Amino acid sequence: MSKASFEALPESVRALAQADFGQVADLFRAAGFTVGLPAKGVLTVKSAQPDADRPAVLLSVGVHGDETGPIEMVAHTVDALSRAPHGLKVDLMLCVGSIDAIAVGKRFIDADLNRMFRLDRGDLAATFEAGRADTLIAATRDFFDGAGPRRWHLDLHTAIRASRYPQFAIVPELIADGPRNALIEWLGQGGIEAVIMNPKSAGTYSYWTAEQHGAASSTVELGRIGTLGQNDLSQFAAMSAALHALLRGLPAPQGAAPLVFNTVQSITKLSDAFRMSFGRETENFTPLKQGDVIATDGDTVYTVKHDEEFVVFPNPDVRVGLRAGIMVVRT
Ligand SMILES: O=C(O)CCC(=O)N[C@@H](CCC(=O)O)C(=O)O
Ligand SMILES: [Zn+2]
Repeated sequence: MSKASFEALPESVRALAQADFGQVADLFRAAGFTVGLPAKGVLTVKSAQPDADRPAVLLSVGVHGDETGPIEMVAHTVDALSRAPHGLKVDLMLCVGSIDAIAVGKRFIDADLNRMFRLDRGDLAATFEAGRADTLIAATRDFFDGAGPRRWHLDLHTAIRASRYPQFAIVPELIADGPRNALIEWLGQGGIEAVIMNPKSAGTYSYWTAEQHGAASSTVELGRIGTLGQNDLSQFAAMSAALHALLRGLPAPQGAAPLVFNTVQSITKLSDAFRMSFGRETENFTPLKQGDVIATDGDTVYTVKHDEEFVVFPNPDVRVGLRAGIMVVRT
């Protein structure tokens, strides 16, 4: 994006995209909160009096640098909150994931940051994003270590391609029933139409916080990737209202319960011979029938096992060893 277009963005959007929390931090500090800037791109705002009943909410955006819609939406949410700071009823950690990738409008610089949240990174360990993940892991640990049991993490993304349900979410299965059901209900109130239950970590930030910190976590997909400043923010109205309510301790507006899908296959790219059986632009939640070939990879042939499976995140361009798609079924 040109310098002139960037300068034309609202100040709050420019600030968040550059991870400049100066003004917001000052406003919360002046209102008596304990404000921390533990790392570049990370802001924490906590009640001055520790309170185990107070929810701890981690809001992350820009984990992929070209997923700009949530950056715009959250910039407006946080800007409004910082101007009425006493309305904040949770301990908040705000995280801008891939600051350098946002600056150049790319998904990542070297390798996908959202595959680094795992103990064994293999050949990803030497990448630029591995260092960033270490920084975020440490800041996240410090935030949740002092928190009470009501822990949330919403990692806001956008999908690369169109989706039959434009707003959907991925929820780690290991979250306990009570908080998981509350999270899914809240996601519906935020306009999420479909929820995919995820049984296994792919090295994602949301799975990490659920597994390591007992958070009710979700990767939330809000439409498609777009250019900063050119996203249609009206598509985020329900999510924006739900976030407003969450951060202020208010009930979220009514919303329909999302459809729930189970993950039945994770398709891993094993080699450079990996070929998908359909085009790159195949929409998320496209149905395939039993026996259909999903992908081939040398001698490995991935086929549909159930009567019908829906493909999500088909991406043959990932590094060898990483997830190239998932197959889901309706519960
Ligand atoms: O559209 C795509 O192919 C990717 C969109 C995206 O970044 N999705 C997340 C999902 C993370 C999860 O499974 O919880 C990702 O792939 O990192
Ligand atoms: Zn993403």
